[in-house]
Amino acid sequence: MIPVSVVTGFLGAGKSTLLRRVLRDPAWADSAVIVNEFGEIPLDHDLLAASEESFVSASTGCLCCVVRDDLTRTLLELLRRREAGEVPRYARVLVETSGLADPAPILHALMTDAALGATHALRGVVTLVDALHGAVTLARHPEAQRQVMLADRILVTKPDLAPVPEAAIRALNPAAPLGVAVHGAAEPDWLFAPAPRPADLPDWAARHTTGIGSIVIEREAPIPALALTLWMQGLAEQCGPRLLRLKGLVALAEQPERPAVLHAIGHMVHPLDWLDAWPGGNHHSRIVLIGERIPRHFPARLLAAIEAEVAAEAARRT
Ligand SMILES: Nc1nc2c(ncn2[C@@H]2O[C@H](COP(=O)(O)OP(=O)(O)OP(=O)(O)O)[C@@H](O)[C@H]2O)c(=O)[nH]1
Repeated sequence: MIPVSVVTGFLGAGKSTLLRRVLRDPAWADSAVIVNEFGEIPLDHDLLAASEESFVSASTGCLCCVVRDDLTRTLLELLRRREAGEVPRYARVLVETSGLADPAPILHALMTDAALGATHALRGVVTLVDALHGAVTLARHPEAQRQVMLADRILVTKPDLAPVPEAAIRALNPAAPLGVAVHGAAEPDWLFAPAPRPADLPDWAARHTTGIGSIVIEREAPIPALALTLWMQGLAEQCGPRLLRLKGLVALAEQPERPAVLHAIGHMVHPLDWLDAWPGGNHHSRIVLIGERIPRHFPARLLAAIEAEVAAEAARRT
């Protein structure tokens, strides 16, 4: 039986950061990771650099709705390839859900599919809660509430930025063991220990905040750092709390040979990170925005206007 653990948590809670760290631990490197992202381009796949023993399989769309059957198919297909020697002989599977997934239908699929039940065993659900945004997120989004309610273990992330929102968590899940980790520095043996699970959980239908969509921006030409900064400020001012998440790989005009990794969650822009090289040889900037009722063309038009203004200002100075 292959153990399967589900790692969930709202947009930007730190799921990929945690999994990157887990895969670096030699005792956990022989893991297969299935990443599911809300958005049309799979960025996490590029950000979760896998080691030789581990590997990452990605899907986009909403895991709990559209590709629920996909998870079953993906797990069985991975197992077939493992048996055939086409992929490393992984010892377990870690499923990273999108931040907008309600885990209930995912658990249902894992617990009721006969072929899966004969080959895989659900280990448990680890839910990440961001200390900075957790209380507000839990108050506003049904997906986040269900992620906490269904957790076997809860890991509070970003405790370096804000206090642990214990009251909001305990109101939804009074019993699950709770840990705290900065930048994913949690103990995998604790996180993924087997959890006792009731045979039946009520109400499997997915719950979603209405009106959330994703917008992708792709650019061939590098973007000046000043234009990027002004764009993010403009977006935050115009969209306010409707902008839930922004992430991307960006070619900055000042240093286009390495991709800058961009992360923002609500108003909080995390410090830029850098990858050593462009994944897959594609040097285009690609940014995904997830938000509520943000006009589809607004972010790209705002960026184009700011870039033109920055270029005109630079020309005036020379
Ligand atoms: N200060 C601080 N930042 C953190 C911590 N954990 C994660 N981050 C940052 O939070 C941002 C989002 O982290 P990710 O790991 O991409 O979050 P995610 O849950 O995978 O995001 P989605 O897949 O979009 O839902 C990144 O900039 C991380 O570096 C932490 O403990 N402290």
